[in-house]
Amino acid sequence: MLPLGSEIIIATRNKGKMKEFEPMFLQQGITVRSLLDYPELPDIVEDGDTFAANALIKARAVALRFGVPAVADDSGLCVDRLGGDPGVYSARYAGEPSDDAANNRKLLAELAKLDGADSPAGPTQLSPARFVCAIALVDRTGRPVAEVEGSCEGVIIGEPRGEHGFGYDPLFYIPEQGRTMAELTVSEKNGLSHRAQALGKLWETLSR
Ligand SMILES: O=P(O)(O)OP(=O)(O)OP(=O)(O)OC[C@H]1O[C@@H](n2cnc3c(O)ncnc32)[C@H](O)[C@@H]1O
Ligand SMILES: [Mg+2]
Repeated sequence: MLPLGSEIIIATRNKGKMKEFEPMFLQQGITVRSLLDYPELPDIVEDGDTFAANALIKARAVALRFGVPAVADDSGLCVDRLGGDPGVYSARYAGEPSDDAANNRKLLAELAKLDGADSPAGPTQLSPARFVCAIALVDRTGRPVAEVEGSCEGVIIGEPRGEHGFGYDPLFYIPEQGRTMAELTVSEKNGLSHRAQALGKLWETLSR
C-alpha cells in the first residue's frame, strides 16, 4: 500500500486532468479530491520558472491550507520550432483567463508565422513537440516527498482533430497511434500520456 493515507487532495482545478487522474489513483485504491470541490479558495499563483517548481508551489499551498498530503501536476506543451514554447505558459498562452480554443489558435498562428502566413499548402512541416508533466507529492506539512516528471512525444498538426481530452490534445498527433491525443479515450490516453508516465514514476518511487 502506498504511504499516502486515506486523504489526499490534488491541487488542481482542471477537470480534464481530474478525469485522467481519478481512475489512475483509484487503481491504487486512493480516492482523491481536488480544488474543484473548493470553489471558494483563491487561485494559486504559479510563478515558478519550471514545471517542477510550479508543481511544488501548488502542492505546498494545498497541503498547508488543508493539513493533508497533496499532489500537484504542472504540465504543458513544448514545441521545438517555438524554442520550447508555450512551456510553463501553456495554460495562459493566449492570455487570461485560460481558454483552450484560443490557445490552440495562437499555437497555429505562431507556427504559421514561421511557415510564412500565406504559404498556400499550409504548414510545410509537422512540428515536433512534447507534452511534459511534473508531479509533486508533499506531506501534510508541505515537505516534498517525491518529485517526478514524464513526457510524451508527438507532432503538431495544422488543424484540430478529435473531441476527447483538453488543452492542446486536438493538435497533438502521435505518429505511432495514427491519431491525435484528442482522438484517444481517457483510458487510451492514460496508457501513454506524460501524466501517466509521471504518475507511474511516482508509484515506483513510493513503493521503494
Ligand atoms: O494549474 P491547474 O489548476 O492544475 O490547471 P491548469 O490547466 O492551469 O494546468 P497547468 O497550470 O499545469 O497548465 C497546463 C496547461 O498545459 C496544457 N496541457 C497540460 N497537459 C495537457 C494534456 O494532457 N493535454 C492537452 N493539454 C495539456 C493545457 O493547456 C493546460 O491548461
Ligand atoms: Mg495552472
